[in-house]
Amino acid sequence: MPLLVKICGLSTRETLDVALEGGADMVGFVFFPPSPRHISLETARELGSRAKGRAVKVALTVDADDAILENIVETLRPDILQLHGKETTARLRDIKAKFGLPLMKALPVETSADLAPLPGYAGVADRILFDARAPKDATRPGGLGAPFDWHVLENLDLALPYMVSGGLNADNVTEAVRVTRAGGVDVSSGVERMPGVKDPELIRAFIRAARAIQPSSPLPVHGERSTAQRAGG
Ligand SMILES: O=C(O)c1ccccc1N[C@@H]1O[C@H](COP(=O)(O)O)[C@@H](O)[C@H]1O
Repeated sequence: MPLLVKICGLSTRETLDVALEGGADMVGFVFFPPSPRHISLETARELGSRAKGRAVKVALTVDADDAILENIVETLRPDILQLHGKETTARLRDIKAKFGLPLMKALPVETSADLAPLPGYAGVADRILFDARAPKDATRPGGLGAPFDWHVLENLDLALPYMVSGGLNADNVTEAVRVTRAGGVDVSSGVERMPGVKDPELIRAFIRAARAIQPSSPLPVHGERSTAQRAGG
């Protein structure tokens, strides 16, 4: 299976179309008011119907309660929920039972100690997103355009699909995948001309760069690409 490419923080029809036409596998929509990429439910309804069936629709939330999630699910009709806050494994179970959608749990990474919660999340999440740990005084837990030390994931053995994010762009995505052996990549700031303002050319360049990535050697054990690679001998 090829590398999954997610373009996150889309908020206009025009840039959503660029991502879809460029071949993004996943398109992300941010529901977090302090973010410059936050969208209203009205916009979510419009962009959600535009993306339907063309890419996996991802709703990004941060410690959202059930009422907020209900509104998002009703308007965007997401295919997967990205939980980017401090949601516990118990909360993930709750959300799964209530909304019946696949869950992608974002895990903030700075050092290898940050991987300690993985076994718990692996029992309930469908996918893990490794993102750079935000500074303590940050106004949001992600979308800051800062990478983490990818070598923290170098020897990861995870029985779940995982993606990498945090400060990715067309110039560094190849190296990020080489080091982490992630099955997918996620970008927001790296395809923007300023926070919250997506740049069509940068979106196209990122997707092109990600599509050009050759499978790494040695073969990954657990990214989305591993099954196909093993099947292909
Ligand atoms: O994009 C945001 O504003 C945001 C807000 C709150 C939580 C996460 C957010 N973004 C996600 O963070 C990662 C990395 O983004 P970047 O490429 O470093 O800007 C990605 O998953 C974004 O979707």
